Amino acid sequence: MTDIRELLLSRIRDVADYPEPGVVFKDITPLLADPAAFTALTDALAEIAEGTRATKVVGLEARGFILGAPVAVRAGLGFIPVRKAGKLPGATLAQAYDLEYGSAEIEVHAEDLSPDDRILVIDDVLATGGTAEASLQLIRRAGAEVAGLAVLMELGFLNGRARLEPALNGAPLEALLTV
Ligand SMILES: O=P(O)(O)OC[C@H]1O[C@H](OP(=O)(O)OP(=O)(O)O)[C@H](O)[C@@H]1O
Ligand SMILES: Nc1ncnc2[nH]cnc12
Repeated sequence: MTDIRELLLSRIRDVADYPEPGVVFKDITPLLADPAAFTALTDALAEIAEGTRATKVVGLEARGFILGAPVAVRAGLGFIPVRKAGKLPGATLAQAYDLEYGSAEIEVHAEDLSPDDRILVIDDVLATGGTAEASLQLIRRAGAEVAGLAVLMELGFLNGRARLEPALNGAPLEALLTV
């Protein structure tokens, strides 16, 4: 394992039975509080963004905002928030989905995505893939191209990668860590 992966892994805390019994929650707040780790993470994701030739970064509320916004700045790209339903004031596209511990609906401002865009989606954790899948569906419905999906951590045992194959349609899924 490379040094950066060891550093990132060492700053993610496992919290048993949160937010419900049987879930091991991957808490990234220790990583965010460590400037060396947060910078290394931002740099690694920005390198992925440059490799995908993305024109914009989409961040998934809420932890995808924390990771995606500095990556967009570092890579010189625009940032688009995909929010939980009811939070965006303009005309939106919406998509319902299920995740490891519940269900929800996400939205994006329709005007933020155009057919000229190549979008890299950024989030902290890929679990069942429900959230990421909904975001990719939103991007395609808006007519934009999916450049890829990049996450800090993939929970391999939940098989999100396989679920996402159709929605990715050949675009890369990059996970800095897989557990
Ligand atoms: O692959 P899935 O099963 O869809 O789960 C992954 C999603 O779950 C978490 O978000 P959550 O909805 O808990 O929101 P938060 O970032 O606001 O805490 C995480 O940040 C991902 O977005
Ligand atoms: N186990 C987990 N830890 C952190 N975020 C998550 N999102 C979905 N499952 C999660």
